[in-house]
Amino acid sequence: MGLESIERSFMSDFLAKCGGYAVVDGGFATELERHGADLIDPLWSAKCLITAPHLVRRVHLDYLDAGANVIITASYQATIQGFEAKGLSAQEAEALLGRSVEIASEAREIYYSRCTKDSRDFIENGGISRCPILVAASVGSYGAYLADGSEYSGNYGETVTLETLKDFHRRRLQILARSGADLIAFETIPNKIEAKAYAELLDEEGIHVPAWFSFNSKDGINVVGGDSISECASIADSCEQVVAVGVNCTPPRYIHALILSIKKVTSKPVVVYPNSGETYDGESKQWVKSVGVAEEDFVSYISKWREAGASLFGGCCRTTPNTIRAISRILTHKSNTTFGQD
Ligand code: MET
Ligand SMILES: [Zn+2]
Repeated sequence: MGLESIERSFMSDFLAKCGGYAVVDGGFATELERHGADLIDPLWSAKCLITAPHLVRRVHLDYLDAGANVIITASYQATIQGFEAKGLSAQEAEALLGRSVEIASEAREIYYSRCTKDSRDFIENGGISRCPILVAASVGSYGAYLADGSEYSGNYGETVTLETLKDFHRRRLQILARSGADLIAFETIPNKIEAKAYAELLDEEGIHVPAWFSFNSKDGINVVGGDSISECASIADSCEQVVAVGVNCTPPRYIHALILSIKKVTSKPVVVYPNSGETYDGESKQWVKSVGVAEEDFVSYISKWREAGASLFGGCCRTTPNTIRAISRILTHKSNTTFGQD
């Protein structure tokens, strides 16, 4: 069996064990904030790897309790360059990247041991194989490291080339690939050039950990930098390590059209984890509230996204464990009824 089919079967096996559809966690950083963490910092959520690792574990556990099958680590804005700018050594920075995966894995262990204790059924019905959980190591974009809002504009300027991006991401990717994570989640990819940089790095570094590529959009047609979602999804499609392609941190109202466009260029599973519909103001570093989507409305979209062909569903910034609980209920219910009859 070629590498591609092994990696394809990784995701189809996982989805099959989950009943056809998997639940991704919700906004991680914004949930840390809801618990009082101050993330106005160039490291954003990665700051808590230093200051509040217990809170990081707690938020992972809250999402597992809410029904998430995939939890995404706190490494989104954890970069060696960012840690070094805080005065840490390269070694300390690398250790913190590894720690982000360890903390998520610890949360999974705690969750599994609770399941085992709480339910004889859990063991009798096949235990962990019936309740699969993946730890996805997050890789945020170069724009996220810049912390100037450019992950939402995709505009890196003329001087940033494919090589700049590859150099920037290479070491972190090597470390996360060896961290024991089940999956690498390249998140909030704002443009085509960064997707290309990731695809080339995965090959050049001989990385065989499955990955997903998730883009962000503010119009339902293009990614935020202006490249079409189809072009971006095609890059993901041709990368053999990529086991799912999708969209995150994008308002729910754009998701349906984006799923349809992605489905036209790839047969890989589609992952969607929209934000609450609010907008991030990069200058004030705040979410602008008024245009948000109520939790019930967000969740009512799920059936439509599922009909459009998506397989993994979660939430991004400003969604909470309650959002994920509701998504999980809908999918469990539907896979036993209507969805199962397709
Ligand atoms: C700006 S999108 C952030 C995605 C990341 N997984 C988080 O929720 O913290
Ligand atoms: Zn987000």
